[in-house]
Amino acid sequence: MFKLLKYLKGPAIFYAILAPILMLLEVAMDLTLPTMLSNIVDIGIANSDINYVLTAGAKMILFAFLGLIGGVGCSIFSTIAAVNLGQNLRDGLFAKIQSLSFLELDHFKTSSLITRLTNDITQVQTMVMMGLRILVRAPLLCIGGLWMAYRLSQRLSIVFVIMIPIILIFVAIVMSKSFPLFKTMQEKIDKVNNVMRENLLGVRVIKAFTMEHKQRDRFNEANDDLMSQSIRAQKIMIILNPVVMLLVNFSVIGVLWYGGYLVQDSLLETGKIMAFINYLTQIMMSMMMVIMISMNFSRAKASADRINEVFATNSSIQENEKTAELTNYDIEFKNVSFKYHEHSEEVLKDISFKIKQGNQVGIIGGTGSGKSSLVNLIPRLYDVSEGEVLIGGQNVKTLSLSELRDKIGVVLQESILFSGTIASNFKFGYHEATQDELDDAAKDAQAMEFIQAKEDGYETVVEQRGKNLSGGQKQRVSIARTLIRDPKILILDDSSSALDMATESKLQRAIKERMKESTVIMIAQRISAVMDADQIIVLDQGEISGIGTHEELLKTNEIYRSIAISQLGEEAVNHE
Ligand SMILES: Nc1ncnc2c1ncn2[C@@H]1O[C@H](COP(=O)(O)OP(=O)(O)OP(=O)(O)O)[C@@H](O)[C@H]1O
Repeated sequence: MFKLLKYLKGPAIFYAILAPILMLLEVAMDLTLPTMLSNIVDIGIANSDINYVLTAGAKMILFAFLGLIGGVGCSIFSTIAAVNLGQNLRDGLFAKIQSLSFLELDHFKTSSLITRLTNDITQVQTMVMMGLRILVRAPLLCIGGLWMAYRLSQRLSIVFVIMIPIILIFVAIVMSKSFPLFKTMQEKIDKVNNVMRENLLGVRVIKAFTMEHKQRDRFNEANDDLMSQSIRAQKIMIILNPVVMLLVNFSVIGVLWYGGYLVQDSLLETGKIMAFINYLTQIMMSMMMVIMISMNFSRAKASADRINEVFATNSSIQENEKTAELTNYDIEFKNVSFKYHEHSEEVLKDISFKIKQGNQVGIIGGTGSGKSSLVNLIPRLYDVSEGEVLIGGQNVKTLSLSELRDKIGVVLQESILFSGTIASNFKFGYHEATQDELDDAAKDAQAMEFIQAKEDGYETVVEQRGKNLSGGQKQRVSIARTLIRDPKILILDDSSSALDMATESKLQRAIKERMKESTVIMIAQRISAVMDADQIIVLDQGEISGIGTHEELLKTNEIYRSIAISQLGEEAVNHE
């Protein structure tokens, strides 16, 4: 938790120091006022000295006003400091998440990262705000109050000797029971967020399958779980307040009863009893505040741990100092094996092949055969588990990551667009693109026709994740977004699957023409999409089953042949 305080930056550090100082002023005034009141009673009223009463009364008003300034100032500055901390934490965490590789992002799950960025940071922020006020106020008020009360009457202070241990034991029991419950509450919030996110993203599928009831039940289950956990934690907390209040009231009775005897014996004045009760209430209240803040602390600590966990995670894919200029874009896989997790099965096994710069290569294979996993290794979206991926003869791990990714354009299987316009999505990776470059990319990606058909053309609004565009339109915008950067290596991961055959073949021709100098790797389910490639790699359960041209593979590779027969028909295949 304290590690996160380094995110207090700039003037916020000054405010974080100023807030407790102002709180000191408020506490000092709060501690002085009861004694002044007791003096008014014991000196002013007892001696019928109206001047004393008026002067002391005026002083009390002034002190109360100073206390007010201290209190309000502390609230303002602690709020600014805490909000600033929250903002910096969000910035830092967001930047950290951006720096993580696919592997770590898979590990943390999106919904959990959202909870950490929002709810967890808010918990820490609230804790810091409370800490700057209450953590300063409560102990000072407690110790100061005890001291002032002791100075007023040592005899009456016996009440504290009896009551404080009783309260402390009671509070320790309550806290030890509720701390773990508050900790698990945060995990339950994660779960609710997870179900909520999955439901909101998959709302169309849910409606299409009329699964609303089932999903509502799932959400209710997670929500009820969170509620019962909260109730369990709060139930214990609920008894805390009335019991401590009861103990305070017993103490007040004790003070009045014992103080009464002392007054009778002229060992104490009446005003001092009043002041003593004031201090007693302040002490008990400050103890309550410490208890409440400790509860929040346990929750905030759980949140801080979750935030720190992300900060402590380093991307498994590290940026390297550039060793040499990339001038050649031949690709080579040398005995590459890959698994997603240390203990999971290999999804790619001993893969070796070469692709010459400027060649067009198709990758084909059954679903789950490892096609996407294989191409993801080229721009280091994941790192190989064994073997090497070389570009221009150099291991990709030794190249500058930004340069590597700058030179490789990947159109992922899932077309993810950003809210904005069609133009802003085209320019996502190349802000300086001119209108001519936009037009060229749109034409080559076969997107021009549908863009022109839209009333606002390039300025057509794209909603979050492109949900106001059709699957094929989204795919074409994603392709254009990559083409516009003219990458040296273009990877298309089954990214034209939603296009009709005629449009797909136009796209192929356009890409061939545009990317003459570049290497194009195209994953496809349809054989028609890869049959003209210079080389086709057939993957089967993570292994290379064959490499060659369409004609060669038809003769030599059984898997390829059977895919070709199932898609093109036996007659067409035999004819070739
Ligand atoms: N992020 C991931 N974490 C763990 N396992 C994964 C991950 N992505 C894919 N896999 C597993 O790796 C294997 C290969 O998946 P991959 O996506 O590379 O296949 P594919 O040939 O591209 O499939 P498809 O044609 O259906 O897209 C599958 O068994 C899949 O379950």
